[in-house]
Amino acid sequence: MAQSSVLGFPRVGPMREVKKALEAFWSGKSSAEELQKVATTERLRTYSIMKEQGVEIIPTGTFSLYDHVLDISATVGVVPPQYANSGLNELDRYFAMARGHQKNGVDLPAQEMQKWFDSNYHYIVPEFTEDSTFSLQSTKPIDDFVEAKKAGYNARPVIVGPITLIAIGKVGAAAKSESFDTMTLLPKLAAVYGELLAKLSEAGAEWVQIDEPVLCLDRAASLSSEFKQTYESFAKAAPKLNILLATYFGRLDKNLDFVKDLPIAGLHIDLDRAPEQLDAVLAAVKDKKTVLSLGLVSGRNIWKTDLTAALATAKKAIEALGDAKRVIVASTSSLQHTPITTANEKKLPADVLDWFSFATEKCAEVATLAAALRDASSASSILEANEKSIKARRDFEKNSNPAVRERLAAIKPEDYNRKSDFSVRSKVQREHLKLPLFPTTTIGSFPQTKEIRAYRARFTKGDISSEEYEKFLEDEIRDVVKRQEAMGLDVLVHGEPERNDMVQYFGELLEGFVFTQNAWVQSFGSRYVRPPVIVSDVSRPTAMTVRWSKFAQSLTEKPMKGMLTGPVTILNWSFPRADVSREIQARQIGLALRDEVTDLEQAGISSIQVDEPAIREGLPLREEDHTAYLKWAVESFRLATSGVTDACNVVSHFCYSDFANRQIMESILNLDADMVSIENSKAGAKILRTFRDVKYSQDIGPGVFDIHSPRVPTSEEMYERIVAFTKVLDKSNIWVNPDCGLKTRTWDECTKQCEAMVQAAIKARKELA
Ligand code: MET
Ligand SMILES: [Zn+2]
Repeated sequence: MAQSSVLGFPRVGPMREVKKALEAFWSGKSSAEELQKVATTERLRTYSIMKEQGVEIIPTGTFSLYDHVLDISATVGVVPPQYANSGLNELDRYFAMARGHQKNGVDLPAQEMQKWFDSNYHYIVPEFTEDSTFSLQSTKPIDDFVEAKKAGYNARPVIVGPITLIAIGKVGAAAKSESFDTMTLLPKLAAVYGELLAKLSEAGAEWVQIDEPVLCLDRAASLSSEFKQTYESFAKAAPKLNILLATYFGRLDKNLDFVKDLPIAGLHIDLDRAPEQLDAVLAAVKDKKTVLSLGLVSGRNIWKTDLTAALATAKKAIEALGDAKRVIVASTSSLQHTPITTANEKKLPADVLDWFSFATEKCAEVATLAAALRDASSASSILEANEKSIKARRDFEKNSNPAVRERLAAIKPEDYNRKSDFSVRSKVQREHLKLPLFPTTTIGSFPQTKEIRAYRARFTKGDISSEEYEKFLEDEIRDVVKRQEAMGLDVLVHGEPERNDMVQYFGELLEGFVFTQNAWVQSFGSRYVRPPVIVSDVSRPTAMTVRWSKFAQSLTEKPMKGMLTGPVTILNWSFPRADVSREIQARQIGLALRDEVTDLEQAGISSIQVDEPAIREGLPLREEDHTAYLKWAVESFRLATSGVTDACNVVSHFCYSDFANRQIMESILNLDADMVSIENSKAGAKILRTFRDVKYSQDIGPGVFDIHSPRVPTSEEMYERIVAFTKVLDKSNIWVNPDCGLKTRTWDECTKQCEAMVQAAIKARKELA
């Protein structure tokens, strides 16, 4: 009989209990014991939710106090010496690695964070050096398993595999050589994993799920012998333990050629992201005994699964393998990327809520699939209801906004292009904006003070009228403009006081989005976000920012920069629709923004910034898919920005990511913006050299100070940065600005920072002209 399973569950607790307990512990308001007590309660609660929904195989070890990658690093001893030798206890050391530690003379920075594949979840980057040694340093995976087993669950421990762990790691600062091949450490690391697997087996585990999502990357193609040796060593270390090798977020492709011959008892594949791989996988495992775990219920979206279609896929697999016992129906990945339950959503219209399925409901879907495979009639009423919901959703989508689709279909090639080339535009703009050499500007936001947040909260609650709120915002903008004039900046911003968040703000004003009350998903540690959900065609009913930009411009002679979030970033930081491609959604948002951009210009705004910090992270996992993505990403931006005259200075901004990649650089060039600002203060000249290599000729503002730090660099320090820029770039193209927006700084900090920055630019104008 086919069994049901999920690969992991959200950790935060239905009402964010774990987040609250963590923050109380970190601020010294509660003890480690109190924290562990909440953790135990919530961990056990996840098991009981899964079981109650009917899931048969319960994952353990996916609950984490901060990050599951850090958990396995701490378990097998991937701990850099400064933490290992800190004298801190296990828990404090763990949090020191996650978020730094400054207490009682111990001063440790946090380890680096990175995005977990193409998700918005950040993991703590494991660090390796030539001298790395490993050993079992924690019993967490075993403890979690034993705890669940004792509580009566059919538990399956989950760990991130060693090859993925090394592949997503980096060379530590203490390494002798920066180019050290960390994969050479694999045999040593695998030996410790072997010990761990033996212990799990001894503790009574029959199966273990080892996550190796690296198998869905191109990189794994060169790791076949590493996989072979590692998994053979596991079979020796724990001969009785059945290994389910889990892959997700993409397709195995050619990697299947070696994966099929590994000594594993089961293979999990993602059939939502890569349904096309089923036939090849079935053919590859057919004549073996391998159990196939079918990822049918998406762990990455919030939509109900089309159970009828999923059921047909599962039946096909059973038929091909000839034995239902060889099939598990499962979520595609851990459900940690979805919110906990739709039951906490009280404000969404019933018909909209009926489209959704969060982690708890996805557990029930998996269980329904298994039940229906056993006995079709037992699940028939649930299947019928599901069919109805799916149909209602489809009908809604089909009819949602024909005008948007017609407009999209009618786009002409010239709609992507500015009227003239940059060389022509830039002259017009320099004169129009009266810009000096090395113009100074900021990225958009100024401090989001307690007062601003308090006013917004009162307005949202209905405690103050919109007149009162708007008056407050106007006063705020007046203040921000005055301060910038005093700082001596050349191109001003209005400061974004009206925005709760750079995506949510626009989502709330655009048609086609809905917002939840409690659909939190983990970004990292105790940080959770509530992404907007795109439910239908996107359009702009009325102007969104014109009122504020126009008001701000009326207060100053200096140019006021309009400020928008770009189509790709809005898309990437939302839950997208599943019925149409991301491409179509990005283009629709691009069109909606196009109207805003032209309205801004007509209202007298001659510089307009369209932020695209998330363009890099939307990059598909496989290189062969990059070109197509970058094409529509770039075109969506161009759709948004090319409706203006030559005199309008179109700006974009990038941060958060590694841009030293030629293809990304070329795409940034293809945006055909007049100026781009990029996060750079920690990056040195490497990024800039890549800009030069792709013959970037538009204006560019590499950040001269780090906005995450309260530290005020001297103007001399920033001047030296500008000097370094001029060695790589043409000075007439260089702008002077911070790395990103200043919303997390205090006024005192950012005033000093901006003043020093302006001094640096003034000196550069004198010395480098
Ligand atoms: C993450 S990019 C942020 C850009 C935005 N305009 C700001 O200044 O906050
Ligand atoms: Zn930024």
